[in-house]
Amino acid sequence: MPTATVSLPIIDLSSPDRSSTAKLIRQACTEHGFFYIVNHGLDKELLQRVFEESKNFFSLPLEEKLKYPRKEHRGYNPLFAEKLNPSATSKGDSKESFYIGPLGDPATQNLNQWPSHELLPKWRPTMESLYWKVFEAAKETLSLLAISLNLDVDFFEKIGALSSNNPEGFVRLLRYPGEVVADEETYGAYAHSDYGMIALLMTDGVPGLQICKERSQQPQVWEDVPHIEGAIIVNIGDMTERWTNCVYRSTLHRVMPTGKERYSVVFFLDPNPDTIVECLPSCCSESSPPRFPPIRSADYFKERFKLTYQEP
Ligand SMILES: O=C(O)CCC(=O)C(=O)O
Ligand SMILES: [Fe+2]
Repeated sequence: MPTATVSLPIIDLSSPDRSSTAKLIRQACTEHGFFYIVNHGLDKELLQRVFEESKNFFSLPLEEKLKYPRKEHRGYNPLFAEKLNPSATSKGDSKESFYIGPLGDPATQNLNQWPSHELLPKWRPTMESLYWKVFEAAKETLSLLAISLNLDVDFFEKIGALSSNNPEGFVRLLRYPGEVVADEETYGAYAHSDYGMIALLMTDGVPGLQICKERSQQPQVWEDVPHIEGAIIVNIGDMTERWTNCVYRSTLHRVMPTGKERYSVVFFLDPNPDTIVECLPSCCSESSPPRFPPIRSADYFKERFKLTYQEP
């Protein structure tokens, strides 16, 4: 059966009518857990440079890339190193990636690994610009999300989940090789949900991303998410699903190999590690009690990463 294409709402971040925009976000988050944003402040030239630098890094010889092995969720992950579905018997995801961690905190920013300046002189300034620009877009999206839940616009700042000069934001650069053929065992990225608050996804336009809105329905129905030039794809993560008692959905998604090389860049905005994530009072009632107990964000991530990377 051919895969259907999903039509997701497009949210204009520059619209002055924030309450109408928030309503659209609410609808998008309850129906799909995914939407597009436009007028997000990231210009085309910056994104072009990011994809160019990403390509430059992944084109380096493997032994050079392995000089920056992933530590503390920063650095390089070779092909098949990550297993987004720990229960699957497959060998791992057919992708390589590079993570950049929080840049705002002097105590932890040194954990980041930067490819050699001699080899890639423009890498670091390009990725730093990306980090702060995409964070601004994510912050604006999160404000609208707060409004959409009838919360104060700065709710996430107020509860300590978000800090403007030291966000818990991670950039992940991804490369899916073209030569891997889809079979039952090998995916670009196996079906998963993202763990944090929201994720912003930019791709080079090569298809592959699919979502499954009803994870427990069998057989699962997958829909293609088309690329829209200039738009960023946003999705809800598990922490927001827990805050909203599943009113907003952390939707299952995956990347299918299409026989074509594919590059993407994701920005994960997570709650600050000490944030206690618990059901919002407006999202539960006697007839709909909280589905999850309160959890410290860092504890949730630790548990999930342990499974994804088979960490002790
Ligand atoms: O590359 C993509 O399109 C999606 C990547 C993704 O879902 C992830 O890294 O969590
Ligand atoms: Fe994801």
